[in-house]
Amino acid sequence: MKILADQNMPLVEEYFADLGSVTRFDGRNAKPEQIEDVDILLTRSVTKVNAELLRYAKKLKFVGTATIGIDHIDTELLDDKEIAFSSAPGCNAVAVAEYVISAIYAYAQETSTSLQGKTLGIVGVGNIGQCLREKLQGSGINLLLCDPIKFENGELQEHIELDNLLAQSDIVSFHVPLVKTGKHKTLHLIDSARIAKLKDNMLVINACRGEVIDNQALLESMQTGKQLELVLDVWENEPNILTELLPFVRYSSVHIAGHTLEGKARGTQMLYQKVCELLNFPAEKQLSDFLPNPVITEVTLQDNFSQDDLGRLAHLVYDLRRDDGILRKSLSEKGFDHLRKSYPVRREFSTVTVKNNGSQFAEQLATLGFTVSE
Ligand SMILES: NC(=O)c1ccc[n+]([C@@H]2O[C@H](COP(=O)([O-])OP(=O)(O)OC[C@H]3O[C@@H](n4cnc5c(N)ncnc54)[C@H](O)[C@@H]3O)[C@@H](O)[C@H]2O)c1
Ligand SMILES: O=C(O)[C@H](O)[C@H](O)COP(=O)(O)O
Repeated sequence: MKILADQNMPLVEEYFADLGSVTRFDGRNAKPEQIEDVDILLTRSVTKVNAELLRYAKKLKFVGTATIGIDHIDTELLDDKEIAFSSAPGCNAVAVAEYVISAIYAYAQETSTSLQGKTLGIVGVGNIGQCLREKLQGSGINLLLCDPIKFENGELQEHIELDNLLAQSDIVSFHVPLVKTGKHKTLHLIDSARIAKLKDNMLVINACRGEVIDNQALLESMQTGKQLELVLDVWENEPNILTELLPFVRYSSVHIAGHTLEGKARGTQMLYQKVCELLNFPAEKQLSDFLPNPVITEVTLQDNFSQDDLGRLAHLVYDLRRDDGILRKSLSEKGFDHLRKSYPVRREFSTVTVKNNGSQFAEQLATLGFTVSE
């Protein structure tokens, strides 16, 4: 059994070595010849799995992407060829939600803004939108939700139409898939007309797909005096992004919102489970077998811990300003993909146990995702 896996997918040898021989490939530059005698293809978001790539594939039984986004995969083609397919829904929901929380707290700190009573609009209430919603329950931030698909099929009761949500929100965070056509198209969901209507100083966070916001229109509007606070993890035309936008962006990163150690490893684990199912092989390996101990494991709250310190605690685990700094310093020299590949270790809030000493913030910290003990 030949298994070909993206070079940036962690733990593939650890999970898959018992199932076959594992070889790695450069995901951005995959060649049809590399797939010819492959049985299992494991990709990330940068590999376009289409008719051209599968041109010589003779043995392919399974394609897995260790991501939730599937805009790089021609799923109809896989269906036609009867090649089993799986993505990894939810693998990185916690990571992206924590990226957004890190952004919101950083912005609040830097601008001396109180988040109490501010309104956050969440556009797309799937794995990530829902996780963000849950983590911010009880935070004092009002939440508005927009997901017409879930609303129409009865899975969400609180939907508010996008333009209303934008008009009422101080912060908006996008968590929709990239869909290029149809009733719920998201390509340039935020186009020049919507950009023009966004409220001054609104915090606009895009950690889904770059193409959801028209980047050229955004640049033109910022160059002509539009005042927005931008947080961009994803960009149109990655890896060749519109660098002219950077001076107008408060926090920027190289499409790493989902790249916690846990998030990436969960993606591999989910594909391992799917392949084991397909091959009727017992899936005995667990994520916990492979994750290293975090560097910080325990924090004790003192009596004077306050609302303002919640952000500080979140940033102890993950401060997205680190990633913004890396991008600004090294993008031109090292390039977008290299920065993604060499991304420093990042862990999730749950890896830190907070000893709460009866603090009134214990519940809120647990809701945010920290492990809380007396
Ligand atoms: N930056 C990163 O590292 C990173 C990591 C993970 C996911 N993503 C991106 O984020 C997207 C969302 O991830 P997820 O795990 O929550 O996916 P998901 O499929 O669980 O949820 C997407 C939600 O968006 C809703 N939706 C679709 N079209 C919509 C529209 N026009 N308006 C409002 N809602 C709409 C869907 O109904 C669904 O509930 C992914 O498709 C992926 O492109 C980026
Ligand atoms: O869709 C997703 O799940 C993410 O965008 C993904 O985590 C990031 O992209 P990748 O690391 O797979 O290139």
